[in-house]
Amino acid sequence: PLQTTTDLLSRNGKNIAFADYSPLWKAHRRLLYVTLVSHPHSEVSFEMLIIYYETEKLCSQLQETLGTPVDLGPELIRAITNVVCTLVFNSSYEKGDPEFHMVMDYNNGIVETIAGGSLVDTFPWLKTFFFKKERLISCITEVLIKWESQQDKATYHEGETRDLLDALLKAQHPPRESAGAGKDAEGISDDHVLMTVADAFGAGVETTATVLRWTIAFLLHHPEVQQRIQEEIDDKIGPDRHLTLMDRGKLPYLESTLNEVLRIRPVTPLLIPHVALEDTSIGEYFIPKGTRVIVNMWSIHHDPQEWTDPEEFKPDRFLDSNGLQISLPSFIPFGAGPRVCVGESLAKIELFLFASRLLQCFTFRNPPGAPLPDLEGKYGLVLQPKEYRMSAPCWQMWLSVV
Ligand code: HEM
Repeated sequence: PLQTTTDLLSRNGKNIAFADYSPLWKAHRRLLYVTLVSHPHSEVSFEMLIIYYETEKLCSQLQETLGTPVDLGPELIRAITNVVCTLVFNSSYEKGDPEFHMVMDYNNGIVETIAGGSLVDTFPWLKTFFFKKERLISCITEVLIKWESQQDKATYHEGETRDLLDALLKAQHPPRESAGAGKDAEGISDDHVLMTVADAFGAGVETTATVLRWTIAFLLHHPEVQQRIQEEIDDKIGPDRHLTLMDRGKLPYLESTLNEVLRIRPVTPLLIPHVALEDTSIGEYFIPKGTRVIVNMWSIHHDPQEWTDPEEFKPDRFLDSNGLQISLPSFIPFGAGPRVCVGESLAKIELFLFASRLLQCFTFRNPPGAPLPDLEGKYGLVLQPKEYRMSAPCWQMWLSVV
């Protein structure tokens, strides 16, 4: 029988990687990594300031609803888009900004293109159905992103790195004296720059916002979990102080709840299709070079041999008897091996700071008489919850105004 997939990925990770979309993939991945994970462990990093700012804006908007039922989805998407936009383009958008709708349109285009491509990768016979739409969307996407890229190129100053796009442009044209620096970068075309930017949007917005939407949906179903998180925050942080990343270790129940959400509703239940780059094996099975390998993360996260009551929402499974967090080998929400999610650190920072601040200020309630959110979800490339409304009375008298 097959070993757990975690096991096989860690043993065979060297041989099973994504299909290599570009020969410059390594340089491309490293640049993304350097920009996204620049200071993951320091107390106040650039990412943290952006996230603080967006969290405060979101809290102010929620406070303005005065507890009337709302669908928080669009505002969450805008907040997370702004985080990625600031990291990538050094720009962000206020509510109602017409340019934001354009950014959303091309973000949706990217997500749909990736989703279409992913289904074709998984089931090649679907190509006939997806081909035209896929091409159309990717053309629109490229044109729009090119426009954004040109804007940035026009304002780019050598030596200054404001965002991911600057880092990419710098890598495209390294100064002559930095010997060796240009080796990976040689031949980084405009298309590589565009696709790297598209990756950050396609992979970084929908995923994180979706996890936050699932989190609120599960908390509406489990008010006792929400109450325990709030008691933990009250006890360890208090009602006013801003949380920093140093507080993560102090809130193990919140962290376990986020983990349980990532387990029970994995954002990409089939990861992204991989390809065996050379002959290899999985357990007793021979895998010839070129075979598509689909990792069924849903099955790993719901395997009754690995998890007690896998269909039940139990954050405690991630805590030991002393209430400390434990890591479980069959928990792989960000994938594993050489092509593990490159935005994992950023995503974890976002999830922690958004969730903790929202729960420090608000209590999420199901609107009286309304059905609880559907927990089945709808599957594209990303498994999303269906739209739902909730009310959020603010239990903090004062919120900082931004
Ligand atoms: C909670 C949020 C997120 C989850 C659950 C998530 C999950 C994943 C998963 C499962 C994969 C595929 C790994 C595999 O097939 O082995 C992936 C890949 C990827 N993710 Fe994420 N991700 C999240 C957020 C982000 C963010 C914020 C970014 C960047 C802004 C990002 C960038 C990427 C990229 C670029 C890849 C492709 C990596 C490669 O091809 O080497 N992700 N992610």
